[in-house]
Amino acid sequence: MTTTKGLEGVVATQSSISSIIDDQLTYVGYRIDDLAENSSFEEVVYLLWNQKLPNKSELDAFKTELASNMEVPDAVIDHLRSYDLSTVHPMAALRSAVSILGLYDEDADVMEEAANKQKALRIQAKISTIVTAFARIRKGKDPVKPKKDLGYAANFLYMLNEEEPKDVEVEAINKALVLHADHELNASTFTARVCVATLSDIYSGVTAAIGALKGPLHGGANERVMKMLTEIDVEENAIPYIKEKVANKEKIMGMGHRVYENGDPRAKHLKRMSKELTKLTGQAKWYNMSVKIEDYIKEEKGLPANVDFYSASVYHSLGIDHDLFTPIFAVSRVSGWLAHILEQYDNNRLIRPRAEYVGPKTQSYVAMDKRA
Ligand SMILES: CC(=O)SCCNC(=O)CCNC(=O)[C@H](O)C(C)(C)COP(=O)(O)OP(=O)(O)OC[C@H]1O[C@@H](n2cnc3c(N)ncnc32)[C@H](O)[C@@H]1OP(=O)(O)O
Ligand SMILES: O=C([O-])CC(=O)C(=O)O
Repeated sequence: MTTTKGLEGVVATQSSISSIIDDQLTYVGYRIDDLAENSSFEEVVYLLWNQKLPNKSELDAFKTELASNMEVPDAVIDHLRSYDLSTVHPMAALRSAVSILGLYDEDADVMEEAANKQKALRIQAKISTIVTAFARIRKGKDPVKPKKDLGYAANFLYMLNEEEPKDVEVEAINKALVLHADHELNASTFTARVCVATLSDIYSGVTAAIGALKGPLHGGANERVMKMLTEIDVEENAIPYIKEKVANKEKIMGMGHRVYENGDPRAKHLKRMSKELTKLTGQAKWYNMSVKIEDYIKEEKGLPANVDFYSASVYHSLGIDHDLFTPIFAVSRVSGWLAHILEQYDNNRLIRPRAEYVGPKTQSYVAMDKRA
């Protein structure tokens, strides 16, 4: 038996959803650069789930369906209210809420394809309502009901702030959602596939995936990037701070990637947005500091920025609480998880690798009264 730590380089499945080839990311063959510049998030979700770009009437119908499924059962909101709002992290709240959502879906365990597609739509529609409701409840505010005439990105901001967002804000969130939607067999997507490959239900798959995304080596890195920038605070401190981290062999959040060797193609879009938005809000220091860190780590360690790095200063510029950064990632990535879950069901086989045993060799059982 040979083992590959962290399954690096192991090809674990075939998929038609997204690909990373020669550092280029595509969704169903469409380049991420084209999608980021031209697509609405709803268009991308349709693409991931149907393997084709929608025409105008297909997209309109899909948007209407999503918008009309955004409200969540009162019982889920009541659950959010019941948490210890001073300590619960929004990712933990989201993980629990999606699981609870499944309790109120009478089709949760119906495994037919049509039922699973309907559930996918419901989960995608409701996830941003849950995130924004939690964000408001913990500030002592009431959740805001979604507006049917707003698109997905605009609705997210509207439900968060109870005011119609500016175009520039909607464009930024839309682009961020497009860029985070899917990424081949990343850790959370793999988690979702492993879970549903036992023929468990779709809510279990998404709940498991949220748990995997929460970790700082994956989606949780974006919140930590902002923590780092906040600790640095002034541009002049950036390099001394990073030098010390590197000397202590600490990881720099938002840098490095398991698959990309020459850089994450999503990072440049977020970098551009970060530059524009931090300038617009008079807070260019966050962008300037980030560039210094990026350049230093590239030079010193040969590591490029990943998608989490510049998303931090983008979301901060939009006035979003730092612990909501990873939930926003989940609001987008759930589209990819759901696409992969449907693909897994479509051609399923249990995912069950082996472990190379390196523990003690066969031992003689020792009776309790003879043990040291
Ligand atoms: C959406 C996403 O999930 S993107 C990734 C988000 N995560 C982060 O930004 C966290 C910081 N980055 C990392 O921890 C890593 O680069 C990962 C987890 C993304 C990829 O990790 P792996 O491919 O497993 O690389 P691994 O962690 O084994 O690191 C290999 C070497 O590079 C170093 N390294 C990797 N990333 C970093 C980093 N961000 N800062 C400093 N050193 C790093 C490691 O210390 C290690 O050095 P060593 O060989 O001297 O011990
Ligand atoms: O693919 C990965 O390992 C992590 C990542 O960038 C993502 O999930 O977007």
